[in-house]
Amino acid sequence: MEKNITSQTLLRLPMYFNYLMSLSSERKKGNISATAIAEALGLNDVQVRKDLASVSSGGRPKVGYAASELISDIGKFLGFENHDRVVVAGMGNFGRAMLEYNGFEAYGFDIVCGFDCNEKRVGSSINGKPVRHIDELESFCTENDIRIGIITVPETAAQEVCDRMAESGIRFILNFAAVHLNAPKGVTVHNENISLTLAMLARCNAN
Ligand SMILES: NC(=O)c1ccc[n+]([C@@H]2O[C@H](COP(=O)([O-])OP(=O)(O)OC[C@H]3O[C@@H](n4cnc5c(N)ncnc54)[C@H](O)[C@@H]3O)[C@@H](O)[C@H]2O)c1
Repeated sequence: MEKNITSQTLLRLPMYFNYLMSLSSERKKGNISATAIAEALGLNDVQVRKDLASVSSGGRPKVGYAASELISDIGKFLGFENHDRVVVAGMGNFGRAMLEYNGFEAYGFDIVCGFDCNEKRVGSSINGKPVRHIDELESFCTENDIRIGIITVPETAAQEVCDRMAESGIRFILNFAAVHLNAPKGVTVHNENISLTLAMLARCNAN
């Protein structure tokens, strides 16, 4: 069923997933048609029907899909059900918000621990998740086989934390500090510079 999937379908699947996840819990218990999804997202319904049929066999004529089953099928296809454990370094305003947010789980990411160097923050817990000293990063990541780290420390500390994450076995880093990071081979860094994104957005020509 999945073998003929095109890259365009692959790009649309997260949109369907996001839309279905945004439905109320009542609607998630019911059925939903490809036409309704197409209308909500402003897409061609033939295309949507084809996309969904390539990842789920649950569609019934005139009934549509059981919404929860469709969420599960798309999530499984996109790998959201293979949970990855994630750590966050920097438990200030931004880092704490990451630990408070429970929405990553639906996408297959569990933030399991925060790290900081400030003794006042170390030993606390946020949303049931512990905050440990940054010196424990390596042992924690090794013991728990952590592959993904998020950097929410000030710019001046970001490179040092990036180095420590790489030494701890982390292979994917999402960096929110507005600074370029040098990572060793085998470690992928994605920079999420919100200010830059806003500046680009504000300078886009609206159409
Ligand atoms: N707050 C936002 O909305 C926002 C938005 C976009 C980007 N950012 C970026 O995210 C980063 C964090 O922002 P913030 O507002 O949470 O800052 P913050 O000052 O509130 O928190 C930073 C935290 O990092 C900790 N820290 C400093 N050096 C460390 C180290 N070597 N190891 C471990 N922890 C260390 C500090 O003790 C502090 O708890 C910054 O680089 C900022 O530019 C923040």
